Amino acid sequence: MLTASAADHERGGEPLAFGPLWQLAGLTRYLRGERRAVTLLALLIPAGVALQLAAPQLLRRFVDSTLHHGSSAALTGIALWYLASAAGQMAVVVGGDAVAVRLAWRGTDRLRAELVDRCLRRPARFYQEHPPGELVERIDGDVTRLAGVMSALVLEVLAHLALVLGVLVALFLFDWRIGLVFAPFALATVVLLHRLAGRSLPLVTARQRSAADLLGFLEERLAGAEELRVNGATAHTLGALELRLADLGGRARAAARVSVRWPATVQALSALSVVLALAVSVWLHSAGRLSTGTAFATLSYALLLRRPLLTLSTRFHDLEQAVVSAGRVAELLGAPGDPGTPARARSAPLPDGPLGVGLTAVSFQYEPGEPVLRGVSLRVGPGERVGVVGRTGCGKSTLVRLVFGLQHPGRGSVTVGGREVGELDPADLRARVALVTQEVQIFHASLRDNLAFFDRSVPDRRLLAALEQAGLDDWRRGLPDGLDTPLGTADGARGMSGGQEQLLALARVFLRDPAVVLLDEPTARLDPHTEALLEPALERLLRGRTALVVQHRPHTLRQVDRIVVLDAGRVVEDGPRERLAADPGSRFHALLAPGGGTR
Ligand SMILES: Nc1ncnc2c1ncn2[C@@H]1O[C@H](COP(=O)(O)OP(=O)(O)OP(=O)(O)O)[C@@H](O)[C@H]1O
Repeated sequence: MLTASAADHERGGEPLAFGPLWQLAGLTRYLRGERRAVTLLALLIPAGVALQLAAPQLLRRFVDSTLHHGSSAALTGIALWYLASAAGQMAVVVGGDAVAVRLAWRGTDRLRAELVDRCLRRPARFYQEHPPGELVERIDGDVTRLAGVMSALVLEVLAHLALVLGVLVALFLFDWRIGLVFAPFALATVVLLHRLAGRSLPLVTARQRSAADLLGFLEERLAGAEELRVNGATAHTLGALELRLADLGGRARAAARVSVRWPATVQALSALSVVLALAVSVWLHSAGRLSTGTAFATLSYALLLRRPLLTLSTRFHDLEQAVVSAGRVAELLGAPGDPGTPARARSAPLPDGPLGVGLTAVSFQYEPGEPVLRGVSLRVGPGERVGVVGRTGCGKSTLVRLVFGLQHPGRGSVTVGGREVGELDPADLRARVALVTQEVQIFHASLRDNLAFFDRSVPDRRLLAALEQAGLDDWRRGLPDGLDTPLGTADGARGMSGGQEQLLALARVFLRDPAVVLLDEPTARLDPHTEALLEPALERLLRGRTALVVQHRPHTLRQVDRIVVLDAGRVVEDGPRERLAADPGSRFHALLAPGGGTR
């Protein structure tokens, strides 16, 4: 399992432990189920390494046979073996690449699916902290970078490690002194490159964070383009964009300054290895301890040692980005899940029929922040309709979110049908409790899918009945393809007015036929005329159901029997709507006065 390690990446200057590389290696768990391809790779990698190691041995025998006047048949035989080993290497490289790329894409597709699945289970707070643009960059950008190196990881890194070990063994077998010179050299190389990676990774992390921040910013501002333009905030947006671009540019330059040292270091190290091989071979050869063929082979192995280093240096930029991406992906996988699915034991399912709602001494605060609800107690009987009013920021929406299980109380208990909300199966809760807010998400999909949330088993009869109950029957009859008409904002899709969108949200609730309805200012963005059009549908929706209705404009709360007034997170008034409205001394009466709801 990957673990979050962004903090590791942020550690400035000091060389990194192998943590990020392990995270990258941890991604191989997404290759489960690819046994045949993995086995094929497991055979191809050692085969390729063996063929590479064989070539200098053949060279050695060829040179020594030539110098010792070997038969031309023997020389031809060695030459043919050499050609065969070269052809074999080519076949292994091409075949191995094809298998590794396929594996990498299959693995990263699984990773993408898991990331999307995890994101869909996150609480609302997660989406406030991570705008869609940033999530898209992580789910697509980071994972694509990982796919780019996963093949390198599987094929190149493993093959190169085996090659380096094989070369060291072969050199030791030639002469222990050659082996003794190269072993510390190989070790020093690994340590040096590791230190270099340790310096550059925090800088690359910072650059990628800045890039994701820029994407998030662009996504938010482009989504709100209309509002920015109408309210004259375009210039400010451009200014903020300039600051972000400057930040990204600075971080990219800092990362590039360190990254550029890598290829230079590798070139210097590989040149040094060739010089070392030459020096040791000449010395041993002149002392009569090494045949000319073995000296050639030693040089050949030294040149072979350059290959992993040079490949790593050309792939370093990708590898560097991939290590950082692996950290960011791990962060996303490790983010806390939906608090609606705690590990506590689940209670029995909700009983059939009408359900009551209860809050007992509930206190709640967002992190970080002041307490929003302070010791709120409230009983809503089955079938009772309660309006929740109070000034801006007094905690009305928070109360409703607690009943819907989107937040969990710091203290006290919230129950639906007598069961603790936090202990209910979220699917059970969602089936019996519906929340309608002013935000209605219309998907680029058919009316049918928008209504039933892609559940194709719902019969048309029920869909049509829900549309009729919501008052959308006439609108639906006017659609060119009825329930199959595409909705949304894309080309060819049917656009909807704000009022129609809200009615569609109500139709979704009619379809589910819940016992409890939570309305959080569903009409707040509508003009009074459109709001009036919605009223009959709202009235039908609340009939016979338990309801909590949050309303900023208390005079529109005609459907409720009882009013609860909140002030600074406390219940300060609770009574029948008619009585409170008629009582000039009541808080509700004061809120009904012109401007009272917004003071
Ligand atoms: N996700 C959040 N993170 C931190 N603080 C929050 C969050 N949501 C709301 N708050 C704060 O909690 C307090 C209560 O917010 P809430 O939305 O419940 O009030 P409200 O009575 O519904 O307000 P309004 O009538 O304006 O919709 C406010 O001070 C708000 O700033």
